[in-house]
Amino acid sequence: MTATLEDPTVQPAIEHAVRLSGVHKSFGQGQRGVVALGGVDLDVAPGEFVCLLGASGCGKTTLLNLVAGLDKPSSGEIELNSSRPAVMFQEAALMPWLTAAANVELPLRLAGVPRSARKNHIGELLELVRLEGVGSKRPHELSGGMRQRVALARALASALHTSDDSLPPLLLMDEPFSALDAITRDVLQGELLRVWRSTGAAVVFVTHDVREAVRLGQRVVLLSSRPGRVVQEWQVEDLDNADELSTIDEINQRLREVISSHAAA
Ligand SMILES: Nc1ncnc2c1ncn2[C@@H]1O[C@H](COP(=O)(O)OP(=O)(O)OP(=O)(O)O)[C@@H](O)[C@H]1O
Repeated sequence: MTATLEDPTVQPAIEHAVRLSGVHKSFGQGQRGVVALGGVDLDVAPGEFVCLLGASGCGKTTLLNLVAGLDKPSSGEIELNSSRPAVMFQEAALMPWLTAAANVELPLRLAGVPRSARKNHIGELLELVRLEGVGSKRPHELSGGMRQRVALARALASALHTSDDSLPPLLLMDEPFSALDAITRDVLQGELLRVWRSTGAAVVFVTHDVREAVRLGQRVVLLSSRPGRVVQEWQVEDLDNADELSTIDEINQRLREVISSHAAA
């Protein structure tokens, strides 16, 4: 029998992991109020890697917080078709009294995942971020790069193993490598791409760094200066070297224009 659109057992394909439509966000009111986001429209497909670029203060973190459900938009819609979004920040924000393994385990515990499944997931995740053998160490015994690997494993635990498996995982990353030295950052960017390919998670990655955005993303989205809204997008997957360099130049130029238009306003 051929399934038809009317057949209630046929699940429609999920077109977006997250969709923002006309999202505004203001903080406070009157003269001292701040309009952080001024009507953001953005779709992220399941498994897509999107980098968000914009001037300092244009509302990138605000946007991630709204998608994460940590705050509510003043108006507009945010539609999620994903597992509960997992967030990774600039600082690893690990619990200092817990071992690396226990930090990764935390979201699983909170979600009520049974002990035996937790053990399996922790082993797999520590291996995925290449931290086998350091599960028993506490954060202060680890380097900055290792701490961010633990934070990545913890975010993956949350994205992959704490909710309905049929929904696509979504990872929100707020400048996760910006506090690291250049060599560690370069290694972790490569690791993140490997992890992204092997997990199929959709990623929204905030950065100030155009090179990082073009290296990591399939799509780069530029926000205007405050109030933030999408001004331009670039498909940046599979560029050859020459195209990658010219795209980086073009985005840098556009970013400078966005910043100077704000300064002149
Ligand atoms: N809780 C809050 N209360 C009041 N104002 C806020 C709050 N959160 C953010 N803002 C303001 O909203 C604007 C956007 O802030 P946000 O942190 O989202 O920008 P950003 O693009 O992430 O900046 P950066 O790149 O410097 O991290 C800023 O002017 C900020 O001061």
